Amino acid sequence: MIEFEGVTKRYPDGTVAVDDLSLTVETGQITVFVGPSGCGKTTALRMINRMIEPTSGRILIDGDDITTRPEAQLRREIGYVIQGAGLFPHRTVLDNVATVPILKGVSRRDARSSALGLLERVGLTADLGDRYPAQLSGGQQQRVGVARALAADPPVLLMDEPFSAVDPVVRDDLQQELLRLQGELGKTIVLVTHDIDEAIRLGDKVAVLANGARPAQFAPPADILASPADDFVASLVGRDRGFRGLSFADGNEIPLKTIDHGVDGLTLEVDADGRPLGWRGPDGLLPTEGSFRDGANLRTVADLAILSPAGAAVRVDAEGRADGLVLLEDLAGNVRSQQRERLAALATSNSNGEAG
Ligand SMILES: Nc1ncnc2c1ncn2[C@@H]1O[C@H](COP(=O)(O)OP(=O)(O)OP(=O)(O)O)[C@@H](O)[C@H]1O
Repeated sequence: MIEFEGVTKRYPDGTVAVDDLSLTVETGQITVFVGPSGCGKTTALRMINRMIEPTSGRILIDGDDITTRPEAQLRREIGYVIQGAGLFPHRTVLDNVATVPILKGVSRRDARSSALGLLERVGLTADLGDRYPAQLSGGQQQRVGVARALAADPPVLLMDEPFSAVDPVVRDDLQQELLRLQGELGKTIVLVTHDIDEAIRLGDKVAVLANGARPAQFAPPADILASPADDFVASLVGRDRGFRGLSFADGNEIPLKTIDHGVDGLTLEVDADGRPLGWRGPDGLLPTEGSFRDGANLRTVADLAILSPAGAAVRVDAEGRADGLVLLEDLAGNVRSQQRERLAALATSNSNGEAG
């Protein structure tokens, strides 16, 4: 757990970058600081590993004031990933990743062999280990940056705009990879971004920060989408928040129709193994436009139902056999009741004074 207690940072020129910030980052979760340029995100982040010292207030990690720990020890316990990866240009990829373990006393041989394992973990092939950073793509460099931060196996990982220097496709890939890794590792991650979509996708909790790193809202992304705390948050979240919020709703709660349920003169045709082939009707065979599996979110299911010529999303089992249909008209009632439950829960926690 990382606690900011009334933390203020005033730079020598008088700029108050962080103004009396109090906030708790939970262990084993991804907490995202998001907000407009200059609102104080990076300053708040860098105070956690003492790259920047607060003017007043304190930061505690697992109950200990960080100023009581030697800076060098603190930095070893806290991984740090920055935009553009910040790799050592004159060291090979493998040596970049192995550097901190070697500094910590691990033998060169062992450090390099675990570095190889880490490269694989972040989705890179071992043959890239002998290259220099300039010989990699931006996305690959970023992956090396993550591998390097993980090499010391720190319980805490700070990530400052880690994916903003890469194109949207690579960015999507890296975000997915981070979520996968986090599923295995369960680190305490604080990630800074100015991109609300990235915040919503990655954060277990998102702190929407206004100038002076003042938290306008600090809540799980689904709550921010369902009920922005004020106009500032609403404008940052932007349009389509209802639709985007469906990503956090369970797609398995909707009643399934059996696959022989005809819709508007269309029936689902399957092959000998039961895999969907398309919708058979007067115009021949029309495409199903994909299918979903157990665990899909409501956004995926709704998207499939909208795209389907029958207005029905096809569910398949682990072997790809069609085992049910979700009709567009059945979605509406489910969306309505999930939203009502969410808002009622938020209203209750607000009236208990728990919401931030
Ligand atoms: N060394 C410094 N001296 C004076 N002012 C600074 C210094 N570093 C940052 N600032 C100011 O503090 C405020 C917060 O900066 P910070 O870098 O923390 O914001 P940010 O939210 O991370 O911004 P961005 O998204 O643009 O990186 C800004 O007004 C910035 O100009």
